[in-house]
Amino acid sequence: MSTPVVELRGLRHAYPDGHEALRGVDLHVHPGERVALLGPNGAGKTTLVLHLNGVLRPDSGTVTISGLPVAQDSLLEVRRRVGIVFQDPDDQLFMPTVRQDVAFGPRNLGLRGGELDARVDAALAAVDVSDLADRPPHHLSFGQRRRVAVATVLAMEPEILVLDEPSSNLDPAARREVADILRGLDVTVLMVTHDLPYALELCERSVLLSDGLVVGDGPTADVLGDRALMAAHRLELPYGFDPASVPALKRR
Ligand SMILES: Nc1ncnc2c1ncn2[C@@H]1O[C@H](COP(=O)(O)OP(=O)(O)OP(=O)(O)O)[C@@H](O)[C@H]1O
Repeated sequence: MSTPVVELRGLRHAYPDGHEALRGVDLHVHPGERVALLGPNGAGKTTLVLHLNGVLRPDSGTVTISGLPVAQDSLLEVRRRVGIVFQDPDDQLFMPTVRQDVAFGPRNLGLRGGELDARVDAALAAVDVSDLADRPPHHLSFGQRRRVAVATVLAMEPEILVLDEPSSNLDPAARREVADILRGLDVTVLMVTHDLPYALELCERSVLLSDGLVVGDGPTADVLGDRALMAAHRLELPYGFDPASVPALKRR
């Protein structure tokens, strides 16, 4: 089998106040998978994500990205491989124009001239914002800024796109547009979300984290359809929503 893009083994992390947010997490994400990371508030999802690019370091256990152990001397390469799109696009956009924001990362990698332009154009096109290239990001709608934030990460050609609540604060049309874009990308995805229908629409697999441990892992429809598991970990589907009513996603 191919090398996992993400390989977590026995990952434990306690914050300085002693709270153990991750208590021995094992997780593999394989190339081409789209995986939803679900769990109630405080489950440890953000803590897990922050280990993927080395912002947090394990107390014990290992984090490996496409075969490369996350360590002090691998951080630059790890951060190129792991593209994180934060919940608030304004955490990611700070240049005078969209094009400059999307060029920022690849320019830091040393790209220049036609190669840089091609990288930026491809990232803008992938999220359908080419027409916004010369606009200041702060003049854009929230939905447009979220797409530009995705473009800034795609421009790094990451091996995995990690999305923190990609559907939050979007109106129904923007929510659908972002889903269409994500479905069309040819990249491995790990998506943290409380939006369970969105997980079902986009991710063939879901991992359920609760109190610092993986307590469920399987096809999203099965995880969401397991009423006892859902209830035990304070996850609730929207009223009347039936996971079985959504056609199963095929693995790419
Ligand atoms: N800087 C910190 N210091 C101490 N405890 C923290 C810190 N950050 C998070 N925690 C605790 O670690 C646990 C996991 O938090 P984390 O933010 O990873 O959960 P989460 O699953 O992302 O939650 P949410 O869905 O609410 O965003 C929680 O109990 C939280 O209170």
